[in-house]
Amino acid sequence: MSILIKNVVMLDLINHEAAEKDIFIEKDRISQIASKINLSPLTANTTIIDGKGKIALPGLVNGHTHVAMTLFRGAADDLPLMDWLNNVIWPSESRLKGEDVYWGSLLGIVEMLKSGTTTFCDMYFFMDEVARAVEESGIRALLSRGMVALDPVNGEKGLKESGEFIKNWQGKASGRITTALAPHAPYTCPPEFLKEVISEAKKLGVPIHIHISETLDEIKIIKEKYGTTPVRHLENLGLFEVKTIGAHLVHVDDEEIEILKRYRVGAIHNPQSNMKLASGIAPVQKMLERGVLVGLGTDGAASNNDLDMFEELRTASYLQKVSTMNSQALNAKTSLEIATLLGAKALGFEDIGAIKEGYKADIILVDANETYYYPRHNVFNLLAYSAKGADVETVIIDGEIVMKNRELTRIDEEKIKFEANKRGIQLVAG
Ligand SMILES: CSC[C@H]1O[C@@H](n2cnc3c(O)ncnc32)[C@H](O)[C@@H]1O
Ligand SMILES: [Zn+2]
Repeated sequence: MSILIKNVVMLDLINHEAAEKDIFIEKDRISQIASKINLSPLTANTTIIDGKGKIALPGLVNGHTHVAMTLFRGAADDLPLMDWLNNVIWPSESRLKGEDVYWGSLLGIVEMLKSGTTTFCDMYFFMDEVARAVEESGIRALLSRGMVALDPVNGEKGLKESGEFIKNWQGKASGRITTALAPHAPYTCPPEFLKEVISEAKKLGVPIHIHISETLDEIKIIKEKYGTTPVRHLENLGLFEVKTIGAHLVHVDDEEIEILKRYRVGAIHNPQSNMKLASGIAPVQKMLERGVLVGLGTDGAASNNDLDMFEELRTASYLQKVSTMNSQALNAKTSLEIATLLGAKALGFEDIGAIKEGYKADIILVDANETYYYPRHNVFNLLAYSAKGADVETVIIDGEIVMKNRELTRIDEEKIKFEANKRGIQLVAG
């Protein structure tokens, strides 16, 4: 199958240019980008998309979420993290069944596709169900079974299920699914357990996805238990010898930033969740200046409360500006980069996150006809500071059109909303 997108304004985040282009996609990859592409008779069987008036950009990369938590959206608001987890979320999650996670995941995937996310990185329970939702919907995902090891039996169960999940799903859905090991956090996973995870990750050749240094409560707990900070604690255990995707990293000092850079840890910033749970403000501008691989995520929809990466990247930018009192902090191009190319690198992907020949064909087309796209002074600024997820009109993933004119081609949005609503309400009611 091939697709030709004609006369589209293409955002080039590598050369920092926006110009009108034709983009040719063959199978799952971008094969040619040029001012004009004329099809030969051999490529005549091609879907042509008229890109006039639209902007093409790489699909957005949601670097940290718990997609099925859409089921708990709006059910536990205005609480700090530990209270939120211990008193509302974990009791509700204990009632989860596989089918709930399947429908909750589909609900989140619909929301992500419709707002331009083409890849997400997830940590949750019943991951076979999340993987099934990914396979059916056409999205790309890096999936991991979250492990809480507060009691050793739970830890071992998590590790066993994670191994099975990785064996069953790594590379599935034509390569759209990749996998990781996910110890939940240093405060829920003791050192002996983390050492087992590190050795398993090395054996299986998968990355580690973990929450790190999210709140001051966490810093206090880890300091009291291990006499140091979470980042140093994990470094001492050898965790960063494995490719690590660290969510949050809100409370980190200069030396810890250096450690993150040295080990090429993917530091996933989740500004809306950090603001809503009153966790703090991550020093993202400083991390970027020091060369840390920064990505962007929404976290789950119960702490955000949506999965719209356009909103997230704007929040990230404004939050850095106001917290550093520097209007140039996390500028338009950089905030788009952490949501695309840099975010992809933070997760360990080398061929997604940019519209570039040879890269995977994960492309979104934004209909730029609303008032807030005029005048066209600067397309980067318009996309970072004015665009809305709802303006995404077409989504292509792995060379396949999965949304056209805002209609999803593979999955039934109305049925998903109905099922997820029913299950979410039952779960929270108890
Ligand atoms: C073990 S699966 C993932 C686990 O994480 C919980 N969770 C959701 N958001 C956060 C967050 O911001 N910090 C820590 N833990 C979080 C989720 O409810 C699952 O239990
Ligand atoms: Zn999280």
